[in-house]
Amino acid sequence: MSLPIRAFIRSFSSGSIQRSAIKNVTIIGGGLMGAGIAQVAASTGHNVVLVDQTKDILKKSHSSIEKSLQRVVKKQYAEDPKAGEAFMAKVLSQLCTETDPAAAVKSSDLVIEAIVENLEVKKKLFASLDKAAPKHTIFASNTSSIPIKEIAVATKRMDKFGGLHYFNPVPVMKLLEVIRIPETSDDTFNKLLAFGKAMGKVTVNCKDTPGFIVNRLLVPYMMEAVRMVERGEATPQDVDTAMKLGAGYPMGPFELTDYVGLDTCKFIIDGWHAKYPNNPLFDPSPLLNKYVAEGKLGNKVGEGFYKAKK
Ligand SMILES: CCCCCCC[C@H](O)CC(=O)SCCNC(=O)CCNC(=O)[C@H](O)C(C)(C)COP(=O)([O-])OP(=O)([O-])OC[C@H]1O[C@@H](n2cnc3c(N)ncnc32)[C@H](O)[C@@H]1OP(=O)([O-])[O-]
Ligand SMILES: NC(=O)c1ccc[n+]([C@@H]2O[C@H](COP(=O)([O-])OP(=O)(O)OC[C@H]3O[C@@H](n4cnc5c(N)ncnc54)[C@H](O)[C@@H]3O)[C@@H](O)[C@H]2O)c1
Repeated sequence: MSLPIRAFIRSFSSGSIQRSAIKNVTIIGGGLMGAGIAQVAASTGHNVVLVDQTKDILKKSHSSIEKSLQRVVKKQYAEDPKAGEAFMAKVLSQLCTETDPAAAVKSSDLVIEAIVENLEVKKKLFASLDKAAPKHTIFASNTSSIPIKEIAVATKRMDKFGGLHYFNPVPVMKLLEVIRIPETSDDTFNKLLAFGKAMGKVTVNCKDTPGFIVNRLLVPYMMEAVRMVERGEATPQDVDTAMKLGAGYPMGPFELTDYVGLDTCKFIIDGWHAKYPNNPLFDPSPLLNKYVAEGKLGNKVGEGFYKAKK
């Protein structure tokens, strides 16, 4: 059972959160999601190696982790800043970075992949990790929309393969979807569930169906919001206001698209359209394509449907 973040960190500091068999975790991809996953895994006592393509990218990942940790620590240790500093130092000491994926998985119990939403790129990565990682290492993908089995076939360890689908921002969102394919062994699935709980998340069991649970509902909703604007029926601002004040969502669909990344949204919808060309829910959007072509990828680059707040 997950806890509000303050209680959760307190219980971690006092050792009351159950630990899983997984201790050493490698996270591949240090973008929005990988950095968040690395932060929470290290905050919950795991040894974390975070991998990305260049040292410069990893510098940015590290700095975003530090900023996010500062937010957490500022609240949690408001009355004891020294203890906050010690917590932060401990978390950062459990986190290191690496540009060579093969070296990073040498003593890994679990690899979580959070790279670009592209099947061929993910398969290529896992095929090479399969050769480099020890036999016992479990592999998981954080894909938003690609069937886990289509990625897992790149390896010879399908029994040790599953999905761990986190939500953005990882330090705040409590849910973790844990996905099994028919080949996933009970032992692997149980270890993934236990790891998710050890990270303080509420887990739900998912089958390997398109979008699992959340995105099967969220993607059509977000795309219909974009189509509503394309049809000239409302502005992004009015749609966002309507969904926040009328449906109680914390962000409107355009704010959320900016938050997720327009490139990631495009990868998802293009992939589903190619697979299900007759389903109008998955039709690509000229407006989304235009923004992506203009490099307006959302908050991560400072502009998407909106200009990002500084
Ligand atoms: C078209 C296809 C699209 C499909 C997309 C699929 C994508 C994917 O597969 C699935 C997803 O992730 S879907 C996406 C799922 N995600 C959603 O749906 C997100 C929806 N949005 C939200 O839930 C809220 O707007 C936020 C929580 C993001 C910000 O909350 P807010 O009230 O607007 O603003 P606030 O006051 O600033 O922050 C509130 C509290 O959170 C704390 N904090 C925030 N960021 C932090 C960080 N990085 N680190 C640490 N802490 C962080 C902050 O300190 C504060 O704590 P306090 O104790 O209150 O002082
Ligand atoms: N953005 C979201 O809200 C969200 C939520 C849940 C799941 N996801 C999924 O998580 C994954 C990552 O999404 P993101 O938003 O963090 O993307 P991102 O663009 O922020 O980060 C991806 C990172 O992967 C790195 N990368 C790409 N290829 C690599 C390789 N071969 N080896 C090592 N690193 C590589 C890139 O340099 C980049 O830093 C995607 O599969 C996405 O669908 C995204």
